[in-house]
Formats: sequence, structure tokens, C-alpha cells
Amino acid sequence: MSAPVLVVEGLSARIAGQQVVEDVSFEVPARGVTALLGRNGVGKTSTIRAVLGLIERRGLVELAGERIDALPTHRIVQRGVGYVPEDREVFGGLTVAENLRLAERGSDATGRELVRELFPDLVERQAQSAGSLSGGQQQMVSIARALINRNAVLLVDEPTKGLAPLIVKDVADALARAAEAVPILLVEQNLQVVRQLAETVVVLESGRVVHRGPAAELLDDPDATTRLLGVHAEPGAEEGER
Ligand SMILES: Nc1ncnc2c1ncn2[C@@H]1O[C@H](COP(=O)(O)OP(=O)(O)OP(=O)(O)O)[C@@H](O)[C@H]1O
Repeated sequence: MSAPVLVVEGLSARIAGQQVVEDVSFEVPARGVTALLGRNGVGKTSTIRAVLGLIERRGLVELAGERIDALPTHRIVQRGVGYVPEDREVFGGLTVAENLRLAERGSDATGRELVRELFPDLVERQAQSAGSLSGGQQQMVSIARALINRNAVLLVDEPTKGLAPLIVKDVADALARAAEAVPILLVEQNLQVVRQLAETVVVLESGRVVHRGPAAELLDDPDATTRLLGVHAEPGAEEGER
């Protein structure tokens, strides 16, 4: 198996003096989707923000074998850590094309081609202001902004939150295609989406890792999903209503 793209070891982080991430260790394989799971408020977003250096942190973070934990956020991003934040923060007053252009770090024809291929709807709407798009379309813009650059890994935080089921499917399908080009660390509450996308899961509780393993193994165990995530995963339910 190839070396992991991201290694996190003994990561701890504080927000306003409160310990929100405690001694967290996990790896993101160089291929596919790794899901970071857990109940509300357990520290998933904080873990991602700590990896990015957006909050005060301690511990080791390696990207493709090189330590990045002492770097400022802009350098971490330049090294190829793409971020799709929760709540799809697009520039509402700018057009779709302007949103994408602002995100570009260099000229990358491959990234632009991938975005065109994955989001034909956005190509048609490139002159439309991002603020007038639906929630799902805004999420596509947010993902496209990360994909337009050549990244080593993407950190994607709750991309389907608040979206209608049909749109959830579109976003999940787009992420599945994106994951063929770049490995993804995904925070996701929708277990059908986790089942569709993730090979591996890392589960947090009170800022600590309490479970790591194959996604299917966790999702096929109703007791474990209830205990660790507070919700039932219905085996095979992803093939149901769409
Ligand atoms: N800006 C902040 N100020 C103070 N406390 C915060 C702040 N952001 C997060 N926290 C606290 O840090 C802890 C972890 O929050 P975090 O958002 O990382 O969890 P999460 O697992 O991503 O939750 P959710 O699923 O609800 O998004 C929570 O107890 C939260 O209240």
C-alpha cells in the first residue's frame, strides 16, 4: 500500500483556552475518501482547522512525508491542502467564474478541466452571481474552488449539510468523482453518503479518537453506529429513495 498523504499524530488544539482536540492520531491514505465522524461538537471541524493551522495546535502533521505543523495556514494551503469549509462560504456578490478565478493559485488547466467535467451546471451559470444560486449549487462552487488547484489532499467539512436529498446525491456523486483525482478527508453526518464514499472511518468523541477502521464494518454494525455516532445506519438504505 502506498504511503498516506496525511499523517496526524498526537494533535491537540484549544479554542479560547478550552481543549477541543486531544491527542488525535490518524492517517489519510493517498487514495479515496476517509471520513471523520462523531456526534455534534466532538471536535471534527476543530481537527480540520488544527491541521490547517487555523487554530492554536500542538502535535505532528505530515503532508506527503513532510512536517507542516509549524507552518502558517497560507503555506500549508500552498503545499496542497485544499479546504472546503462548512457552510459553503462563497462570495455571494461575485459571479461563479469570479469565485473560481479568485481561488486559483496558478494556472492549472487540469484543475479547470476537472471542474468543467464535474460541474457542467456551473459552466452554464458562470456569469450568474453566486449569491443567487441554490444551496446545492453554492456547495458545488465551494468544492470547485478547491478542485481548481492541484492539491495533495482535500479537507471537506459537512458538504451535504442542509441540502435536499436529491442535491445530496449530486454533491456526493461529484465528491466520488473528485476523489478519483485527489484523496479526501470528509466530515459528514449523512451515513448514506459516508457509505457511498468512504473506505475508512475515524470516529471522535470529546476531542479524542475512539474508533478507526473500514467504513463498511462500522456502518454494518447498528450497535456501534448508535454508540459512536448516536444514529442508526440502515444497511443498504443508500440504494433506496433518491
Ligand atoms: N469559536 C469557538 N469558540 C468556543 N468554542 C468553540 C468554538 N468553536 C468550537 N467550539 C467548541 O469546540 C468543540 C468542538 O467543536 P467542533 O465544531 O470542532 O465540533 P464538530 O464535531 O465539528 O461539531 P459539529 O458536528 O456540530 O459541527 C465544541 O465543544 C464547541 O462548542
